Amino acid sequence: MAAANRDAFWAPSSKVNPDLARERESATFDVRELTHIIDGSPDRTKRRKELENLLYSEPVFRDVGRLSMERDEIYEQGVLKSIKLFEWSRKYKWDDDDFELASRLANHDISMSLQHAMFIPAIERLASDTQKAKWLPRALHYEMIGTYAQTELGHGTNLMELETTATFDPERNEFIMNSPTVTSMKWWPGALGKSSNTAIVLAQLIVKGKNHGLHPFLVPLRSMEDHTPLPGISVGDIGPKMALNCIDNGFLIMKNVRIPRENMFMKNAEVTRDGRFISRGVDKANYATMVLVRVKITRWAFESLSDGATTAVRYSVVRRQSSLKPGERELQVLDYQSQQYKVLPALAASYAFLMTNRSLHRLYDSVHADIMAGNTKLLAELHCQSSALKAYMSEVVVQLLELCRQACGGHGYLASSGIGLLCASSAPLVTVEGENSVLYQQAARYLMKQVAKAVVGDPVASGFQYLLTQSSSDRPDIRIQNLADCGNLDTLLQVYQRMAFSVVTGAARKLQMAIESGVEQHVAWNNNMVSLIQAARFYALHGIAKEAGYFLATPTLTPDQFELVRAAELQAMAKVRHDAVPLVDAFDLHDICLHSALGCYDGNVYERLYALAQTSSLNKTQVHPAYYKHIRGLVKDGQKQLRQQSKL
Ligand SMILES: CCCCCCCCCCCCCC(=O)SCCNC(=O)CCNC(=O)[C@H](O)C(C)(C)COP(=O)(O)OP(=O)(O)OC[C@H]1O[C@@H](n2cnc3c(N)ncnc32)[C@H](O)[C@@H]1OP(=O)(O)O
Ligand SMILES: Cc1cc2nc3c(=O)[nH]c(=O)nc-3n(C[C@H](O)[C@H](O)[C@H](O)COP(=O)(O)OP(=O)(O)OC[C@H]3O[C@@H](n4cnc5c(N)ncnc54)[C@H](O)[C@@H]3O)c2cc1C
Repeated sequence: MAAANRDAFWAPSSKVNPDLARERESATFDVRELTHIIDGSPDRTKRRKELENLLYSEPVFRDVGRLSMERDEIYEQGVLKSIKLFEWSRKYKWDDDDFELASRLANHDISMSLQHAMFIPAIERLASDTQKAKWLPRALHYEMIGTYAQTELGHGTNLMELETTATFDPERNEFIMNSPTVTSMKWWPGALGKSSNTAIVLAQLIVKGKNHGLHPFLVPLRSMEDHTPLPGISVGDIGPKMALNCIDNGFLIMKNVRIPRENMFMKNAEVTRDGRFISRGVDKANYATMVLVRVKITRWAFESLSDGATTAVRYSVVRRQSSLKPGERELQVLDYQSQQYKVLPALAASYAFLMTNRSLHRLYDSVHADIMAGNTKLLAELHCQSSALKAYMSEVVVQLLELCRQACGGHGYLASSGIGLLCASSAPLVTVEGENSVLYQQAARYLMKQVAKAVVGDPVASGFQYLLTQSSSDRPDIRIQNLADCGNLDTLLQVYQRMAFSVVTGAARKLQMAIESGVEQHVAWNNNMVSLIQAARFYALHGIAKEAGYFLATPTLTPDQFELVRAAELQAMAKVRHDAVPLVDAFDLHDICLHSALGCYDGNVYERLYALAQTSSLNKTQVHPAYYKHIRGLVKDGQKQLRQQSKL
């Protein structure tokens, strides 16, 4: 789309859809005040606006063309956006919050997103002080452009079976990096294919023939002069994906690549000059970067879901379709209860996920500070919480975004709705940084340990006190006798704790019985995996309604109480429906960030759909070249055959 049209496209229109305007006039709260809470404070709102002005004054961030771009163009645009952010970050000395916020405003359409998402954090967490002094300036000044290369073609989940090797050569005081098999090539790391010149490579450390397990190594990939791959390095892009195609996820094969001994990350372990292996701190400390990204993913879950909810809610009040009574005006589709049931859970979950991410981030910050000071006592609890919440929130986001897309009817299937791309971009969150089934089991493993402690009356971790309170014989009955009780958060918390207690201890009992019957531990675990994963999953009324089975099959709710919860859920939806537009307006998403013809602030959906249709590459010419090449011949033949038939 030409620059002028593009600017016109994004300019907020003074003409606001009347239905949307009316919804805003009837807000029952101060939207701006809620925006400050969502941003974290009025200052953070102000900061966000400053960054919006900075980014959206740059043509590359305003582009509407991305809907019909070739992959190379998408990648190059993503590189350009990365470099803009890097230059501003260096020039204005952004902190991590500013960089994360700017990436979000750019829709994470950043080819080299791993630089700040993993490469720099890994150096900060896994390098010795000497190595940090050497490598951090080179990473922060973007001489080193990096990735985090752990996953291989043959293994992503099971880190113990990763095959890349780093063999110590005492003669030359070096490590020799190798990809010994086709399945050992690194596969998937972001920005590995074409952008990065350096990688953090996770490899099995071999010293004097002994394997000392998985350790991180800094491996130069490409010349700092002309970006050509260094000797022994074969690297490239793994091909187009469902979305996130600005990122050059790549492959890496190493054949006898030599790196200095000092290139092994040495905060948690080292190999001395004379070939002695020394381990320091907990061996899982090298997994620290993955925990950080799992926490980030809970933030991305909120961002994606609030985008989807904003588009679906605004479109659902603009779209009028069918009438309840013949002859009456067509209804705003959000007035259909079924539409509320599709769209409002995404709105509710957005707010719940925002608060959950904040709480998890506080836990992360405090435990990370402890770990940096050598105290790893809470690492296991952080691992459990980050694993369970990353898995649960990414799973729910994928489900609810698809419902938001469905709620937008045919137009939700257009790229210009933005919501299809949102579904496709969020889809990998259930896989990256630990596939969900695997992470749920990590949480379940920790839960089973807490149950074992609770059973013998030992103290349990802070988040699991319900295992003690709910097990006591004098625990109070669940007080749900009317609709008002269903709005009492303490009561709902008690319902969840009661159900969780039953499901978690039930899973533990099944596991224990299997083991006592003589089944081996790992077989028993696999045979009870679904129960264990369920034990690791669970939000308020909608969560109860959606998971009815677990609340009714355990001594938690009676059928009458469950019916009250269902009625309260529908009543709550009708209430939320009244404020649905102000609640999504409070996310205060700039139209460029939302990138959706259906979700734009002014609600002029039809004009924008039509304007974006003009950008379709098929509309470059009135008659497409395919007519002259193929269709014309078909029509002429048809005419000829009809003439011949008419003579018969
Ligand atoms: C829409 C917005 C889009 C935004 C952009 C999108 C970009 C997308 C890209 C984003 C970038 C994507 C980038 C990427 O994708 S990077 C690649 C991510 N890969 C993974 O996450 C691999 C997943 N696998 C594992 O983590 C391990 O293999 C597991 C955990 C499965 C097993 O582990 P392991 O094989 O060792 O065996 P074990 O289970 O006996 O565990 C042994 C003990 O260790 C403890 N333990 C385990 N792990 C941790 C831990 N982390 N911190 C602390 N402790 C931990 C554990 O509790 C146990 O403790 P205990 O019970 O013995 O006491
Ligand atoms: C968009 C994207 C970006 C990525 N970026 C990076 C990156 O920057 N760096 C990097 O190192 N990696 C990256 N990855 C790789 C990602 O971390 C892996 O895909 C992920 O860890 C899962 O591993 P896998 O794909 O090998 O699946 P596998 O581990 O082979 O699992 C396949 C399926 O088997 C089942 N399964 C496997 N193990 C178990 C189990 N123990 N219990 C029950 N079920 C199980 C699950 O259903 C799982 O989905 C990225 C992936 C994607 C999609």
